[in-house]
Amino acid sequence: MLEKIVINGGIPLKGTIEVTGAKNAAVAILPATILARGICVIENLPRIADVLIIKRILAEIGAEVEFDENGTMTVDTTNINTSKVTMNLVKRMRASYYMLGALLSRFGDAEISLPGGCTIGERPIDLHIKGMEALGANVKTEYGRVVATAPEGLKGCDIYMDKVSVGATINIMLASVCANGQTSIINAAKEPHVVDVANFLVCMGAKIKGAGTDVIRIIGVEKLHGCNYSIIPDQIETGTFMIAAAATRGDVTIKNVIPTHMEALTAKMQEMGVEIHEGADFIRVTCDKRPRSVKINTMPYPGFPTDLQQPATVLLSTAEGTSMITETIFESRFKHIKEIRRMGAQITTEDRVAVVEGVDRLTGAPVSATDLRAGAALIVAGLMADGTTEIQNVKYIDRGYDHIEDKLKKLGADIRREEVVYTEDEDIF
Ligand SMILES: CC(=O)N[C@H]1[C@@H](OP(=O)(O)OP(=O)(O)OC[C@H]2O[C@@H](n3ccc(=O)[nH]c3=O)[C@H](O)[C@@H]2O)O[C@H](CO)[C@@H](O)[C@@H]1O
Ligand SMILES: C=C(OP(=O)(O)O)C(=O)O
Repeated sequence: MLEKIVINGGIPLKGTIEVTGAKNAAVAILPATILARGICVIENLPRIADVLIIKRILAEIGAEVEFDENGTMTVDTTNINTSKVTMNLVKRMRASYYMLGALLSRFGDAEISLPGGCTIGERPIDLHIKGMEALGANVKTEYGRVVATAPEGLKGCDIYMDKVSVGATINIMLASVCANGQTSIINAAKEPHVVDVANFLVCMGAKIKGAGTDVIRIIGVEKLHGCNYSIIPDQIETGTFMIAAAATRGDVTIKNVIPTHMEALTAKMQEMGVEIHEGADFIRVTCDKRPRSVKINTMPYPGFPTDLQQPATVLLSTAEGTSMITETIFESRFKHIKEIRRMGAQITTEDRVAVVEGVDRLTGAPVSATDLRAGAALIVAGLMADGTTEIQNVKYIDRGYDHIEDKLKKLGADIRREEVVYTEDEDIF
């Protein structure tokens, strides 16, 4: 069923909500359970499409999986009986690339379809492949599949990453935890989800030091075992709610968060004049006036996250003055701008730079999500705009946000989901 989100905007968000577990940690930790050859109990998982897809992939290759209403998944990977993951599901998400590292590590070979995910740039996986090759695997890409074999087993080595890559850092960790000897990942990604995956692997018996710094050292162990683990809160969901609170000139307390993960956004929002109050596990955001314009450059952690650039553009669309946003990570991550221009935003783009001339207000319009965070940005735009906004392509938003309408309704938003029904003149096929 095709769905749209309908928002009657202009209501300041007020109240308290909780964020769920991090998508980008969950989608790596679930494939990592393959290495346990036993039972893992993973808590605080978000109920989002990407998690449900990985659950199905795990079940298709022989794992026994149960996902309960409280966000706890029990995964028994004892009887996984194939190292091939080539079903169509794989192409529906980016993180299916983690199956490569996990299956190669467990079976000494792996075959996966090339991953999908948000179309925000080229997104090659050359660094993942180079990493597997450095560990001793032969890797071929043909017919839309990556085929890796390591008949002699994987051997630890030093791997220097040309670019900081979240996916390649985690995939190399997965491949090397049971390799023979020591692996060092130099110029590693430092995102909170990289650290969370390392902590999970350590819980399963891996020897990993330095996750969260530029150099991660891994000493291969013979085998890992099952464990119980709780996923960290979602940094990007937290950031989206922080931005929505300020964009609607509201007062929102976001609970179950790790405030240190939010420092880049918190600092930028304070520079905009937004009030932010932090406790041990909550952040309160208050804003009663137009924010000030700022400059944002997206950067790997601890820099400003590219995943929050799109919602932040919307917040700045009604700031006082001219803001400049430079997207340094993904070359096509400005697709949301065409849509928010329909709502009255004054933004020009050239290559990787967007210049945002703050306007007094946005007005509701029919718009369409082109990717996950573009969808989140349009929800923020709809919440702050006068009048009604209808957002098509909700499937992208469902990839990464758990019960987003329910959480926003709790904060007073007028938001609902409806089936898309085409009128006769729209229904041309
Ligand atoms: C499932 C997941 O965790 N997704 C996140 C992950 O994506 P993902 O793991 O795809 O992002 P990377 O950190 O790998 O990408 C960073 C940059 O490196 C490039 N690159 C990456 C790998 C490679 O082999 N070759 C290469 O050139 C990419 O095109 C991009 O320009 O990190 C991104 C950057 O924080 C986030 O936006 C995504 O939400
Ligand atoms: C780009 C994202 O996701 P993915 O890498 O899974 O496409 C995201 O979470 O913003």
